[in-house]
Amino acid sequence: MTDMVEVRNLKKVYESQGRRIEAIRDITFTVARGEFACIVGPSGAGKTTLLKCLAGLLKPTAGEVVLEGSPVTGPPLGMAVVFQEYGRSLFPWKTVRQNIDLPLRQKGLPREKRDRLVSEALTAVDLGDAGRAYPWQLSGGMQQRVAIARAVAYEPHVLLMDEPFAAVDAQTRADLEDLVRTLWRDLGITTLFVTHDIDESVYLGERVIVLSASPTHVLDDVRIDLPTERNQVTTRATPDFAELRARVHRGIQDAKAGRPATGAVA
Ligand SMILES: Nc1ncnc2c1ncn2[C@@H]1O[C@H](COP(=O)(O)OP(=O)(O)OP(=O)(O)O)[C@@H](O)[C@H]1O
Repeated sequence: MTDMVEVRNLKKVYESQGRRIEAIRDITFTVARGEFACIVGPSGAGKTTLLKCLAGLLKPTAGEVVLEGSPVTGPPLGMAVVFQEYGRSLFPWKTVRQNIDLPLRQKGLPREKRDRLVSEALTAVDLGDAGRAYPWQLSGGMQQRVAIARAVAYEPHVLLMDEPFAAVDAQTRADLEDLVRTLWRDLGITTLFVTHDIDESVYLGERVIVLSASPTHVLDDVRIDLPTERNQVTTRATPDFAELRARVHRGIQDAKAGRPATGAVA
């Protein structure tokens, strides 16, 4: 597998009004093409900061992000991002179809292709009938599915998700988790998923990267060797799942306590 995303010695220091906050000290990892990696860490660990650097929305203080061999210096064309605040990420005065269509127009795609991509994406997230609705007429979970459809229609090479299900109820969240895994499996999009939820990271990922508390570095990198087909009830009940969950949990505890990772030790 070739590397899709490379994060090399990334450092981010915020400086404002004479205050200096070292959010990220030194992060290095690579994500292979087609991989599904989750990023977890305690609150304030710099997960959002890392994601903004990946998305080209924030300039690192040192180090770099390389996407498909090219350094990221601004929002890259091959990347789509889904944020937690779906309410704010959709335009209320545009219909669902128009919301999904907008980035495709900006990409300069011809009308016919755009229509096809929008329809396919709506079907993929099971919102085939909601194209003419306005976002505010939909439930929170449906709005987040629109945001996912918009990202998928864009045909990104890399999909970044920043705690996308934090604001939806538990049942909707489980459905959306399965939707994201299905889309990843069917479309092969390299996916980076930021969450503070340990169970979610193990259930979703093929790999979980555990970040330390700020100033941040990578504390543990856990391969999730669960079967590709996952089930909300049976997968979560397996001993393998429990073991992986415990390891990531220990990593987070280490992060909070400022210890080096003891994760591999039973
Ligand atoms: N614009 C900013 N200016 C100054 N400091 C900032 C800024 N954004 C974030 N920080 C600081 O950087 C550190 C990391 O913040 P960040 O939001 O990236 O963490 P996080 O892991 O996403 O947190 P959470 O899980 O609570 O959302 C925190 O100490 C935060 O206060």
